[in-house]
Parts: sequence; structure tokens; C-alpha cells
Amino acid sequence: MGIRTGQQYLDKLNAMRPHVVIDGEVVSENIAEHPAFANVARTYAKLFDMQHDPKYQDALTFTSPSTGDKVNASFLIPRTQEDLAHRRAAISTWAEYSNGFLGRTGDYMNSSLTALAAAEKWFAKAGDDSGIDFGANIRAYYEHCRENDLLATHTLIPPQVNRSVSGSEQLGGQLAARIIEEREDGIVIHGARMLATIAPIADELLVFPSTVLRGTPEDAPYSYAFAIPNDAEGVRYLCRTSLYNGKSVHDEPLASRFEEMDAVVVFDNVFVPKERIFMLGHPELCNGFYSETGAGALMTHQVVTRTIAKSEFFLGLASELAASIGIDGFQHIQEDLAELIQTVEIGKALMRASEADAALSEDGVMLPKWSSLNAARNWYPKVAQRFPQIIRKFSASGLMALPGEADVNSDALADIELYLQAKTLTGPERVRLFKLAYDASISSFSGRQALYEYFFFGDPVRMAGALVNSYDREPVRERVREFLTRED
Ligand SMILES: Cc1cc2nc3c(=O)[nH]c(=O)nc-3n(C[C@H](O)[C@H](O)[C@H](O)COP(=O)(O)OP(=O)(O)OC[C@H]3O[C@@H](n4cnc5c(N)ncnc54)[C@H](O)[C@@H]3O)c2cc1C
Repeated sequence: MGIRTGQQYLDKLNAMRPHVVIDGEVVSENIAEHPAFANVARTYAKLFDMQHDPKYQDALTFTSPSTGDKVNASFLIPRTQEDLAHRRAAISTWAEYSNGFLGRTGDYMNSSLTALAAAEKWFAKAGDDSGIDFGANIRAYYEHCRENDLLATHTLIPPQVNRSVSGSEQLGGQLAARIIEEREDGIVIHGARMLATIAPIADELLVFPSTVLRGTPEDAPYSYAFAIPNDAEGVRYLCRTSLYNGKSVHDEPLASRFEEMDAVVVFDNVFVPKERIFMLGHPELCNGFYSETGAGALMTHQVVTRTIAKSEFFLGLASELAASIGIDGFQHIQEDLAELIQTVEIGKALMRASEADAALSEDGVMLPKWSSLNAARNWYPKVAQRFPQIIRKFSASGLMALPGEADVNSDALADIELYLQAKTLTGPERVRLFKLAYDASISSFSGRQALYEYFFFGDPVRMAGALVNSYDREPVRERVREFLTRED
């Protein structure tokens, strides 16, 4: 089959029967028609359609080695630096379409599956004591997703009940999603995981290893990796309230297109068939699921590509705002614009370094240099917090002196034309630009975006610890020691 059209994606979504709880309602059919999901589902449909558009097709696709069909380029196992560049071109094509506001375009999870499918030597370490060939399972699943162009999300961490104990210790081990039965034909999972973004509009749910496992007998039921369809029996999604307020594209330019729902995932005796299990037991391998397989590297390559598009967008927006009201000559405004330029250029430089210093893994996969990507993923969550601050600082009361589209189309137009004009824009043009500034800096949508960039890839505090512990600082320490004893 290969790449799907947007309509094929929407038809499958509407035919699925998930259990989605939102605002007191259970939605179990026609998800793509529900007001909380319809717009973002349409946006995702557009991404699928872009794969068929001659303008984007070369960047977004490659030829499947098994069927000869066109499939998404984020499934390409990179063997050369050119392959990495092809992957980046595909990722940035989608990222530029959403200006980085969609965090869960299919390429994010596809990148993880692609690396896992190629990590044969790593999966071989699990041996065959469980009777399951995990490597064969992940390869078959990757091919299934690639050939059917499936959209996946993932859920990783246990509920936030008591973070001073491990997931397995919460509520006497009765809370976090765990294996409650091992059968000949699969496992049964019960409990919950904290969050899955886009869960209601995805095809598949990846339930991959959680926060660090201790390898104790109590942690055994939590050592697993598997995938299930979004509407697997017993799975319930508890959504937050939508951050899209139902207004027009003019009034909510970002939320009306890119509001990706987040949901708690409840597993109520969910059966996972044997062939969908990619790890069972082996806590030490579960702990290395991302770092040792290359999944972390390809996922971060996707993340950094997306965040570059987002940084560029904020530089463009801040520049448009500054020019529109004639503040672009002031020094403190230029200082902030310079900060945004640096953010764009540092992101691009780290990306380029990661590709220039890419190396082949044991399995012959061309992986981008981890230390460059690791620096980027530790740096970006903090600098991204500056984006809305800068937009608020530039816009000031312009974010409040802001009638809506209905007012622009009413008798109030004359006042809007006269009193809301800007140095370079008519009144209606200025309203449109500042509506975008509003949605990017003070709307509830923008608040979630800031939270997302800070946390979605893990807690920055613990990521910093992982960076320090994994970075080889010995050569620079040795230089300092050598300098202390130098006698010239
Ligand atoms: C918008 C959004 C979307 C997300 N989407 C997904 C998704 O699709 N799938 C998914 O699996 N996850 C998702 N996440 C979750 C993300 O992985 C977590 O937010 C992140 O790992 C941090 O975990 P937490 O939110 O439970 O915070 P907590 O771990 O509860 O941390 C809360 C605070 O306590 C501190 N803290 C807690 N424990 C420790 C500790 N041991 N050491 C030091 N400090 C500690 C943290 O620094 C933080 O300040 C999403 C998060 C957000 C905000």
C-alpha cells in the first residue's frame, strides 16, 4: 500500500473504536468528526496528502525495499550521510508546514521504530529464553507501520502519584501499568501510564520502557516494550479539555490547526499478543532501549529538525511584529532579535555537526553524532521558554487591544482601520498578525506549547544528569591537571 492519502487516514480513524473520555463524554466512533479532534485530524490528513504532492514527494518519500511502493522517508534506515540528509529533508518539510507546532508528526515515532528495527545485535542480546524473537517482532512491526503508513504515539512514564518512590512502589505496585499475567500467546497489562499525546487520533500506541528500572524482582512486571492498536480492548484514554476554543483560523491561527490532545492511558486487562512484544524482562536492556539501539539518536535528529523550524518561526514572527509597530530600531528589541538569531543558528550548527560527525553503528546504521544532539536536546527546552516572553515583550498591550474577526467584519471596521493600523499594516492586517502573536505567547495553546518543549523529551533536570554522566570529561580534566603542573 505505501503512503496513505489524508482521506484514507481519516476514514480509518473514523472506523476505529477507541475509548476516549473527554469533558464527561465517551467518544468511541467518528473521532475525526468530534470538535476536539476534527481540526487537528484534518491537519494530519494534510500531512499525509503532502506525500502525494509532486512538490514534496521526493523529500517526503523513498521506495520501499520490500514492495517497491513509495513509503515515508522517516522509515529510511540511514546507511550513509546522504540518507540522513534525506531523512532531515522529509522531517523539515512537515516541520515547516506546522512551523514546529506539531510535536507528534508521524516521523517522530517512525524514527524510533526505524532505529529499533535495524538494531539486530542489540536485540540478539536478549537471547531466546522467553521463546519470543524480539528482533524479528520489531522488524515485522516496523515493516507493518511503514507499508501501511501508520501514525503512532507512545506512552512511557508512570502516573505522577508519588515521585519519591519508583513506579513499581506506588500504591503497593497496584498503580503503574504492569504485566499481571503471562500466557502462552501473550501478556495481560493492567494499570496506567501518565500521558500519550495525540492518542485519540493515532493508529497505534507504543508502550515502551518506562523510567529507569532497578532490575529488582519487584520491577520485573514493569520490564516490557510492546505496541497495540489505538482501539485495543481495555484501553481507555482520559483527555484533558481542548485548548482550541472553537474560533476561526483568523482568531486562533495556531490552536485551530495544531492543538494536539494529551491523554492519560488506562490499561484495563489489556491483552498484548506475543508478536507485538519487543522486550520482556531484561531490565538492563529496557534501560538501554533508546540509548543503545540508536532510537534516541534518530528521534533526537527528528526533534532538533522540528525545533529549528519552530525557532525560525519565532524569529520571523518577532521580526514582523517589531517592524509593524516601528520598534525594530530600539536596542533592547534588537538584543532579543539577536537572541532568536543565535537560537536558530546554534540549532542548525548542532544539527549539521551531528550529521557531519555521523558514524556507522555495529549494525551498519549511519547514526548522527550523539554528543551534538544531546547538547541540543538539553539546551532547547530552556531557550524555547524565551519565545513567548519575547513575543509578549514586543507586543505589550497590542495583545489586548485586539478585536476579533467578527468585529473586523462589522461596523467596527472603520474604527479598526483608523485606530488599530500599524506603521506598516492596515488595521485588519495588524489584527491578524497580533492574533498570531497572541496564540503564540499568551493563549492556553501557547502555555501548553511552552510546557511541551520543556518536558516532552524528559525532565530537563534528569536529562542534564544523564548528559554529565555520559560525557567524557576526562580529556579536559587532564588538560587542567597538566596545566597545574606545567613549569614554563
Ligand atoms: C505537553 C506534554 C506532552 C507529553 N507527551 C507525552 C507523551 O506523548 N508520551 C509520554 O510518554 N510522555 C509524555 N509527556 C511526559 C514527559 O515525558 C514528562 O513530562 C517528563 O518525563 C517529566 O515527567 P513528569 O511530567 O511526570 O514530571 P515529574 O517526574 O513528576 O517531575 C515533576 C517535578 O519534580 C522534579 N522531579 C521529580 N522526580 C525527580 C527526581 N527523581 N529527581 C529530580 N527531580 C525530580 C522534576 O524536575 C519536576 O520539576 C508529555 C509531557 C508534556 C508536558
